[in-house]
Amino acid sequence: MTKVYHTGDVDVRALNGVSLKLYEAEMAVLLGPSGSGKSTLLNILGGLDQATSGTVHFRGQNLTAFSERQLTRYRRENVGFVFQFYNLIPSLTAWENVALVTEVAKDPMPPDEALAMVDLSNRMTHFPAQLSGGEQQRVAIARAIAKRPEVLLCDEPTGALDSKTGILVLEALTRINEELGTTTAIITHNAGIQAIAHRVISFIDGRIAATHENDTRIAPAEVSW
Ligand SMILES: Nc1ncnc2c1ncn2[C@@H]1O[C@H](COP(=O)(O)OP(=O)(O)OP(=O)(O)O)[C@@H](O)[C@H]1O
Repeated sequence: MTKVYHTGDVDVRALNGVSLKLYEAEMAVLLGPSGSGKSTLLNILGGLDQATSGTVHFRGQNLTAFSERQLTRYRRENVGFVFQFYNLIPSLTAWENVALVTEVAKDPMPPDEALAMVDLSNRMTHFPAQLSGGEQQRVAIARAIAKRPEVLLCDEPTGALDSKTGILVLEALTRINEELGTTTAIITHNAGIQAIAHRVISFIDGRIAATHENDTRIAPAEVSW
């Protein structure tokens, strides 16, 4: 796959011949310097952006041939997104932020269950301003998984967090991956996080420079920040 952004007279080749398979129920960490194309790839995998050339398949379906309507359905039913900033609605409680999504999903988990998975059963009636950064991110994760997506795409989910709260977020992601079998891709700048993954995919200049399978993984609590 390639992705070229045209801005003014300048062409930026954000992805330059990337070929990658993500396997069902795997946890993959995408590492690489700033500007190496990680977010671009994640956005294309999630149906938020389109490749310039090449194809993307999800369980045998060619996403690249999808109409806008089919893409919207794919995003809504199959993909959960988690970003560096939590994008919660400030006037809604944690429970309500999750419920907003479960109202439009086909077979959602009850918001209570999604919040319990991220260990926030005791914060359901709090508003975002009454939650720490790590807690807000866990609400965002509960919101992303409440529709039971097959794929969870996380772009710098711990980027704005200190090590202690970041570890709680990684614990939530690991638990979801193990208990729900959700295929999970995590972009990070923090090389320490790669040891929690099944597989590490390293990017340089819009290309995959290396992939590495971890024979042994460490628990999030052991990640050195
Ligand atoms: N919408 C856009 N329009 C123009 N250029 C873009 C756009 N999005 C990304 N780029 C460029 O594409 C390249 C890859 O960006 P991308 O965000 O995918 O990298 P990244 O590895 O995720 O970086 P970071 O870790 O800093 O988020 C960069 O040079 C960036 O400036």
